[in-house]
Amino acid sequence: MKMNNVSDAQILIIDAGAQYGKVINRKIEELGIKTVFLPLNSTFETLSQNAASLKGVIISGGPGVGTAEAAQALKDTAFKLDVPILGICFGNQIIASAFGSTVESTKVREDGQFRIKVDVSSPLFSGMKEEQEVLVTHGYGITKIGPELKIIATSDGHIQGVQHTTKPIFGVQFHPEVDLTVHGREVLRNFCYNICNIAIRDVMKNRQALCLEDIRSSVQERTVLALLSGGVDSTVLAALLTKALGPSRVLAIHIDNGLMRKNESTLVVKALKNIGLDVKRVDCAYRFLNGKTWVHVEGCKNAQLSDCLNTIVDPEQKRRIIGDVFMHIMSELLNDLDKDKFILAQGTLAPDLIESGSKLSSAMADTIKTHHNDSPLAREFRNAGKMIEPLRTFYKDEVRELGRELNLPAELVNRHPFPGPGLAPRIICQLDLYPWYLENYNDFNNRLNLICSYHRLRATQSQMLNSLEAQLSDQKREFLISLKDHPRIYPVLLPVRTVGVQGDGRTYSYAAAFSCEAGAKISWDVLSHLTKLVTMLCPNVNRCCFVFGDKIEGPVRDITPTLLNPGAISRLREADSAAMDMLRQHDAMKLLSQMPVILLPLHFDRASRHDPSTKHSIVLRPFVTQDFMTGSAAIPGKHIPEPVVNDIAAAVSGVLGISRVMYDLTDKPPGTTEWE
Ligand SMILES: Nc1ncnc2c1ncn2[C@@H]1O[C@H](COP(=O)(O)OP(=O)(O)OP(=O)(O)O)[C@@H](O)[C@H]1O
Ligand SMILES: O=c1[nH]c(=O)c2[nH+]cn([C@@H]3O[C@H](COP(=O)(O)O)[C@@H](O)[C@H]3O)c2[nH]1
Ligand SMILES: NC(=O)CC[C@H](N)C(=O)O
Ligand SMILES: [Mg+2]
Repeated sequence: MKMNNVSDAQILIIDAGAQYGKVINRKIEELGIKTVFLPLNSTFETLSQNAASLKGVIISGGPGVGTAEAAQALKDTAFKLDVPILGICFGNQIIASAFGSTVESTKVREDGQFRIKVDVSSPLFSGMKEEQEVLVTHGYGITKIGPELKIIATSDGHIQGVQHTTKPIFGVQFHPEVDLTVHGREVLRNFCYNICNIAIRDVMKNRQALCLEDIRSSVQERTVLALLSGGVDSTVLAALLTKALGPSRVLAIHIDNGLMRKNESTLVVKALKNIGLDVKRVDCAYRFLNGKTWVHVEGCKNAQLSDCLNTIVDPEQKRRIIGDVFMHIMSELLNDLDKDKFILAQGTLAPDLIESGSKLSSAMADTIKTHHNDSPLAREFRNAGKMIEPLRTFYKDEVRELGRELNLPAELVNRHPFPGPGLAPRIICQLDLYPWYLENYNDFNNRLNLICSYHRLRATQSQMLNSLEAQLSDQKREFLISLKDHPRIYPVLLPVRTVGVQGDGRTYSYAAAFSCEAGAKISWDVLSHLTKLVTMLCPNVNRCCFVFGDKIEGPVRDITPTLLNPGAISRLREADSAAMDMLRQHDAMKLLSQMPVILLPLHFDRASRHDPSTKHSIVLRPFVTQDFMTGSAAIPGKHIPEPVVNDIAAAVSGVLGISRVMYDLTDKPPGTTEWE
């Protein structure tokens, strides 16, 4: 269990709406330093409370752009505090703008892990190596540096860090707070200890003790109705509640929402019984599939009742309905009991809240996806004081540490997470037979083709080639030319959209697919690098997959109409079960953090155009991460042996009704772990 050394010194984090704002908190507190977290638009009076202990300011990233206008607003607030400042991403842009630099849309966006060079003579990078592996996610950057600033970090064509020539003001375009910035902790440590001159005093605070205190004071004399999925978070929650209140005051409920994995609910209830938790199972698949929620329709003053879940295509509406149905069921259970004597509990974590755009996490963050535990109705319950969430400031790796400390069995603590809405965000729905094409689909597809065939086409003449050339650095060009030595890659834009997180904002864009001739000896490293380049050079693509089997030529036209009905759910359930069995057989579960299996409404290789499209395709999404805020696609041969991947693909393609199997190569960002 992590101990927090808390000294009097404080670092103020100014929140501009970053997905990782609270991760900055966490990383600074891990250095033993207290933090204050305030929104970007706070007044000088608010920011300067506790001025005596304020030693430094960090301005976070955010979905906005750090233009001169945005910087102007900070002149009378953050910049007046007279302590060292570190700007991250949006914060870096704002510092640059404040000192006369030009911040504008960059030629190519950058989302993911990149290699940069840092100036080790800057106190921010003191003691570090010149080459660093960092996470960036932005579409804007510094293109011309102001007179009072100097550049302290660069990458292929981008300014990655600046420092004021006389004042202790620094900016980094990358995110030192996340795990994908391998030595990010050292940057934050340098800032706090060397630049802000904070000395550590050891006052220990135990987070488990704080959690237990929090539970006892908010529950008081009541009994807790705890929502238990059997996942890591809710199991740790139940153990904490039992420790704080005693088993007689914890009533555990597991809901089978009809969207669980094969036999999941039965196995979960059994596993929880084994650790002494008596769980009541509530079966309500029908309620979920027919569930509705209130939605705002453009032009209507009052909210309207949505259609049923089993007719909805929009991922956010699907998620909100599921969240609301969870709450309706709990509300009915409460009404059956003496409701004043009970309170609800959920295992909500920090990422659930930030990704749902909860104001509890940030006043300014974008909603990436609504987690079911933060649906409109869940928020009502929370605001009315009818629900507690003792793990709301924890990240997954911290919850696991807490679970170990509570002596929970390793197989429970190390389980792969499974989202509350279950298989629903893994079934990409499509109402009709016709592919979903944006107006300029052909332009996008041609550009994708040009990128993959650049080595053959670069001698030709076209406007599209000129515009691509303008975006290519020497490194990128060299890589694209080197594709001539790889078996030919056939790219295609898939007619399906998927959710991503780019520059701290939500994207909902095309997925691209690469394929090769059957039996070709592909290089996963090359495909992974190509994925990075495609998501940089095609703003409308946030995800790339490799398709197993023979090459796919031309646009994908065959759509199998798909909704959240028992047919689609059971097809995915079978494919997921085949994939998981194979992972278990190879003892490869532990190599991955999670492996969502996704159902796409795409039928490839149809024998005859006169028969209807009936099949679906499957995407495997093996993923490695610590805290699930950022992470990497697991690369075959590097994170997971290639024969295991081939066996999983073969097992899944043997499931009835499956057309092709694909492998997602996208990091987070620009993709998310789940597809919707
Ligand atoms: N089927 C379910 N029945 C009852 N409660 C659920 C169910 N699914 C989710 N929940 C509640 O929603 C919370 C958030 O779900 P989430 O999937 O994020 O966490 P988890 O299932 O506890 O852990 P993991 O992330 O490991 O799957 C859970 O902690 C639990 O309180
Ligand atoms: O209970 C949940 N309700 C949700 O709505 C939800 N969405 C994502 N997840 C899980 O959270 C982690 C991060 O996922 P993303 O990168 O897709 O946001 C991964 O572990 C995801 O599986 C969810 N869990
Ligand atoms: N992560 C960030 O702070 C991104 C800043 C800004 N939204 C950009 O895309 O450049
Ligand atoms: Mg879960």
